[in-house]
Amino acid sequence: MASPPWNTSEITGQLTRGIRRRSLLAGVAALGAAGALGAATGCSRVDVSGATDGGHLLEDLRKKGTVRMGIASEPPYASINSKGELTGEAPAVAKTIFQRLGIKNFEPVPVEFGALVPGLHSFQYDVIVAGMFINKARCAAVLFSDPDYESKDAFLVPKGNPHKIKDYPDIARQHLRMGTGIGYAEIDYAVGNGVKKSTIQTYGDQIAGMEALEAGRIDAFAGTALTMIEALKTGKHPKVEMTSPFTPTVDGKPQRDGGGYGFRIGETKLRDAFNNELQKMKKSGELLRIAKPYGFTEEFMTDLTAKELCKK
Ligand SMILES: CC1=N[C@H](C(=O)O)[C@@H](O)CN1
Repeated sequence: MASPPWNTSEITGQLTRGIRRRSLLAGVAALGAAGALGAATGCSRVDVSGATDGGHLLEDLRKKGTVRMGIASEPPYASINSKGELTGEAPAVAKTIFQRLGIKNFEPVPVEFGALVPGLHSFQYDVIVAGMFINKARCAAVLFSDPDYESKDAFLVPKGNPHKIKDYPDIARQHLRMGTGIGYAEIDYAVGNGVKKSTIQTYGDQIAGMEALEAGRIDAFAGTALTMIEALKTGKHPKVEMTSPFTPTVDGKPQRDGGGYGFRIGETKLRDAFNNELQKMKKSGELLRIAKPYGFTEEFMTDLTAKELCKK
């Protein structure tokens, strides 16, 4: 169960550790945007002003020695494994970078995907580490690193794919019942292709989605292709299969999706330092080496930037 998105004592703690009032106000202002994003990804642009001096979080984290990572339960991006340990591609990359920035300890804070942005702005953690797609609506509330991967979408469907679903228009045309995760970008893709929002059912994660499919409550569950591959690996849902990965199209425009790491608006010093290390890892091939054990092959590596994704 996700904890509530704000925590007064944590905010007070941040203040005494030197986070400036302006940053806090920016965080509180951003809650409106973040709340809207938590409920649905399709909010219109919101004005969120952050610290104008680049922020102090990098210094604070170095002093503290620990960075708190907001994660959602979504292998292979980030999750807590059966031993209770933080695992996944995003924490593996983020840990490497934070170590290079002088921060050696990591504390996961698991929440539902839809609670990631509100949790960031209410100081539950310092950074979103969940492979979150970068898009215009989210960039109004979150300061993103460049993406470290790109991915197509796919559906989980009942074995044999009885409705022959390949893309979102197939769902809309046949008036099918789609499921996806709370706050997922896939909600907008479905709605953008004519699926009625009121027919989309949201679940905490892919496992819950597969249960719903097997129980006949939905006809398809949408998410990233990597998520689906990983969900099926559990082998516990023999009546479910995955469709071929595809690039969603909205208003005739193909949606190339890249996911990255999210910081509070105004924390540009930390984001820039993080980005700098990420770029070096991309160039040297280290990023692919770190991501590969989690199923990220060469085709998931990306030349997209946060700047261009924030416009889409
Ligand atoms: C890694 C990920 N990306 C999509 C998103 O950012 O909305 C959703 O599919 C949820 N998970």
